[in-house]
Amino acid sequence: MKKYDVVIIGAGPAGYAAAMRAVDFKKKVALIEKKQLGGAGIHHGALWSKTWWELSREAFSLRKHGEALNTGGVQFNFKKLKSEVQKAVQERMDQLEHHMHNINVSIEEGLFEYIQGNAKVKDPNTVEIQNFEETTQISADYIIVATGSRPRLLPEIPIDEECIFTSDGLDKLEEFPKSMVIVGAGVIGCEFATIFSNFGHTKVHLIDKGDRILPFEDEDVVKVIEKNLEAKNVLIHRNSRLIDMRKEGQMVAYTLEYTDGSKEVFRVEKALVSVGRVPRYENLFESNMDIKIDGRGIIDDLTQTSIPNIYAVGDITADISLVNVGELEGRFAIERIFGKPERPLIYENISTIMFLSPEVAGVGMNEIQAQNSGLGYKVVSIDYSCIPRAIAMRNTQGFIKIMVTDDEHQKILGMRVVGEHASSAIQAVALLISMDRGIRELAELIHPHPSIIEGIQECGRMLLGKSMLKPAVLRHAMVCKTYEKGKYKDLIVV
Ligand SMILES: Cc1cc2nc3c(=O)[nH]c(=O)nc-3n(C[C@H](O)[C@H](O)[C@H](O)COP(=O)(O)OP(=O)(O)OC[C@H]3O[C@@H](n4cnc5c(N)ncnc54)[C@H](O)[C@@H]3O)c2cc1C
Ligand SMILES: NC(=O)c1ccc[n+]([C@@H]2O[C@H](COP(=O)([O-])OP(=O)(O)OC[C@H]3O[C@@H](n4cnc5c(N)ncnc54)[C@H](O)[C@@H]3O)[C@@H](O)[C@H]2O)c1
Repeated sequence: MKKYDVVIIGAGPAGYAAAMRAVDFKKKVALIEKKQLGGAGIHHGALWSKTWWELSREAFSLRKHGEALNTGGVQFNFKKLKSEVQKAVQERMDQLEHHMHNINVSIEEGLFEYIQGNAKVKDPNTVEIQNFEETTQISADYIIVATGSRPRLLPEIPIDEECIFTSDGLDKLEEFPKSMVIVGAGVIGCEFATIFSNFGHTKVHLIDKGDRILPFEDEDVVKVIEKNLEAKNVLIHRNSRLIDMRKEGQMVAYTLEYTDGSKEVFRVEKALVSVGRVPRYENLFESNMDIKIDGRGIIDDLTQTSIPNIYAVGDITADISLVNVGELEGRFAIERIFGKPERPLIYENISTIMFLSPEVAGVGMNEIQAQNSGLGYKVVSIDYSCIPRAIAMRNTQGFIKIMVTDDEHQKILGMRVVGEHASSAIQAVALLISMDRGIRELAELIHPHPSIIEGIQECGRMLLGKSMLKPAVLRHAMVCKTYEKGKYKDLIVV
């Protein structure tokens, strides 16, 4: 039986990151993948959907500025767009493949092996791999499980990936549907509502079981996103519950029940169900193995599972499902096994972007989370209309909001940026949170001009009472208040 220092199951972002970190330690590593290299980081997931989003943004810009750019009435070709998305997916996969296959040539012979097949953990040191008719076993000192997640299904919805899709099947579409209902207005649902409505060929309907879209996000953020979706003709169903969905010939019929008890039936061409994701661990462990798992995933203590030489990283674990988190955990697990982690595994300063219209970037807590944790805090915000770069972009929709502790330290708790270039504006704050630094550093940093990040600096200055623009004058655009025990108090003195 072939023996490795570490065997990693699943070559998505978490598994790939772990494998590459093991190479740094000059360990003999096998990376096993049953389907496609890159997992949901590339296919039907992050890169794939972000390529669609980028294309849809350009399409929307052409529609919006049609008259000025002389591109009025432009039609978009689904097949050509889809082929561009496929090129992006292929490009990234080729790059990772090339990189992977040359590790042994460029670094050290025999260090790394990529094995195609379906893996099962037979005992704490043995993994069985099934590839077509062939079954082999390999052994390892350590095993890292990085098998990711898949879309959550609802038993009452007949998903067939032809008419009623999950994000895993959506690339089977051959044309823009004329109409589409999206069930689940979380991140995936709202990103696809943005994409389809940007192209303008699809009437999108959006339903969530919560009473608004993005139920986990702050109301002021959601308001901007809802306004833009509705401006692009998206129908957001409110105060309603999906009670039935079925195929009727070539159409999908769904029934909503409203809070007053009345019902209404809608017919659309296609449906997308995006009601969360579930960890993928079916058949992964021999039944006699005592691995602790709950509905949210494998239970781990800083990536180590209940079986000491087996680690779990990425979406398979019961925490945040993001590419950057999977990579962080994959690298951490290897450092923990073969060395000493360079820094503790903390999730407080994880940055995220939701690719909507406009984009929403965040780091740390939002107000819902701060309030749920019982904290009193100070919050400042500045509207994009006060930021010269936004004025130059001719798009001043959006705002920057920072929450800090309500004491003399004013420790940064979190931030949300809603608007163009939001993603590039949050990194400075993410860094400050991770360095446990406060708003003084933020207020003193010199930023390029004109840039969106100048708005963040202005928020820092506002907290110190020395902003360039005075909130007492620009009351419609600048906010400075405290929150405690369910109440806001305005801090702007006029
Ligand atoms: C539509 C969509 C958009 C997203 N957009 C973003 C985004 O913009 N930013 C972001 O940070 N995150 C995004 N995500 C989330 C992100 O894709 C995941 O968090 C990330 O891919 C998880 O990485 P992972 O390695 O844990 O799992 P995965 O990427 O799921 O990879 C797991 C791999 O393991 C393989 N595998 C499973 N079982 C076995 C087995 N028994 N044997 C061998 N191999 C096996 C699978 O085939 C798969 O390739 C998105 C997800 C979706 C679905
Ligand atoms: N930009 C990004 O970083 C990005 C993009 C896409 C996905 N992701 C990751 O993928 C994960 C999964 O995304 P997702 O959108 O599937 O999950 P989600 O948790 O973001 O949203 C699921 C939504 O479905 C709703 N819902 C649940 N059951 C329902 C029902 N029966 N009827 C109607 N609505 C229902 C929930 O209220 C929620 O709003 C995210 O949590 C995120 O970690 C990240």
